[in-house]
Amino acid sequence: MSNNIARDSADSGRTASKRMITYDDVQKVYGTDPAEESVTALQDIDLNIEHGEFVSVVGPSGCGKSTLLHLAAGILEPTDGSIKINGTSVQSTQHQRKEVGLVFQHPVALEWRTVRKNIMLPVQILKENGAIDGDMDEYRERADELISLVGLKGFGDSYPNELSGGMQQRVTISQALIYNPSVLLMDEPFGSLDAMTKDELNLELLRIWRETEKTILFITHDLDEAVFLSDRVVVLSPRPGEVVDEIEIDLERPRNEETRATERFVELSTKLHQHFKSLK
Ligand SMILES: Nc1ncnc2c1ncn2[C@@H]1O[C@H](COP(=O)(O)OP(=O)(O)OP(=O)(O)O)[C@@H](O)[C@H]1O
Repeated sequence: MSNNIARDSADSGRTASKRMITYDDVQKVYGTDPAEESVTALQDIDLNIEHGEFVSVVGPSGCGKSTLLHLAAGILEPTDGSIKINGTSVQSTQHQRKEVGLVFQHPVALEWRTVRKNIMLPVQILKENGAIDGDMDEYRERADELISLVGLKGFGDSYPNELSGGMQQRVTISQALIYNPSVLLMDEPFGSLDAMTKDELNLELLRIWRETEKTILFITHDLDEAVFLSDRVVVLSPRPGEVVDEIEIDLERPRNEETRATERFVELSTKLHQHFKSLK
């Protein structure tokens, strides 16, 4: 690829091992006001995610997975400890919001804007907040590259209601990539899709990850999805969430439809399912 996306990837180089996301002794308590009942969502979280790594987080419902992700996004503040992205504390004024792209379960496309204009939306918001400067034409060009990258060629002028759920989620992924963040934080991005669309988008996400060399922190309830996608699966305990296991996923890459049928996939998936059962 001779476009900006490929150039950005070539510059970043996955081989150089570098900490991209660091949780250092993090605790998160909701309701710290003495008048409220407090909930300790997370405690003693020490976790390092390397540059270019794909890490999934799984754990029982309510164990603090989304909280973990929202802390890295800077949407929530830790009660204790610190979270760094690329060496800079997420709470500090030096932290650049554009380092991080967010993808949630439900598409966030505005129905009155075309696909292209929806992809440009985060740039417009960050520009108005003064968080980015520079040439909007560069981003328009990038929006067109992303439309191709995520498989939406020919749909740039379509409106969200003309797209399937899976296609809308492709728009959301493009929105998250528009300002070329180093990190993608994804909270159950395919959780509301049917099984076939989910499998298809899993493959697409792996291709996009390979081509753009982002660091991905991925939350899911689906243990097989976690095994299929990840370099490493982090298991949280029931609330208060603590890291109780980290499973290296040594399946060959690139992964494809056949990967799920391999002996190693079945072994890893069984191990994770058994581990999960023992948590309850
Ligand atoms: N704003 C809040 N105020 C009080 N408690 C909260 C708040 N947000 C989350 N919690 C509680 O913190 C705990 C962790 O929530 P979180 O959403 O991070 O878990 P989760 O693992 O993502 O859940 P799920 O798997 O059901 O999506 C839960 O018990 C939840 O009820």
